[in-house]
Amino acid sequence: NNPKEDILTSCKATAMIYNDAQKKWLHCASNGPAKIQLLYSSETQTYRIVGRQIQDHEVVLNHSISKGIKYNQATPTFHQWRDQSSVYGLNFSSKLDAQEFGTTMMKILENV
Ligand SMILES: CC(=O)N[C@@H](Cc1ccccc1Cl)C(=O)N1CCC[C@]12C=C[C@@H]1CC[C@@H](C(=O)N[C@@H]3C(=O)N4[C@@H](C=C[C@H]3C)CC[C@H]4C(=O)O)N1C2=O
Repeated sequence: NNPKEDILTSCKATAMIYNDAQKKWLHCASNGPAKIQLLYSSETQTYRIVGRQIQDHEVVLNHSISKGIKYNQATPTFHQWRDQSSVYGLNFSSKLDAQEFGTTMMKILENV
């Protein structure tokens, strides 16, 4: 963990990635939910999303949040976004987590 990164929000969700060829969602990892964090680096003035499996700390999501990201709050507990190459989804454990995450993500997308 880069010490200069601020944790903007942290929640529990299952990270998913859409397989366009098979037209289906795949879990980024096999075992359960991950801790998903939105981080801000004051050093580089960039934001990123990081997801680590709660069970074994495996990193399942780790990418910068750039201007081009399109974010969609598809349901009260499932949000998805696409960048140039992939489509990701988060199945949140609670509507509150989803709301908090979505609000933070929308604020970030106004600033990148
Ligand atoms: C213009 C654009 O990019 N549109 C994208 C969406 C988008 C819009 C705007 C900005 C960014 C993005 Cl990303 C699009 O439509 N996409 C992105 C890839 C997939 C999809 C295309 C088709 C399928 C049809 C069904 C639907 C879907 O996946 N719904 C979910 C669902 O079936 N599941 C997930 C949960 C709940 C549901 C909500 C959990 C697991 C599975 C399940 O419930 O078992 N789809 C999509 O969302």
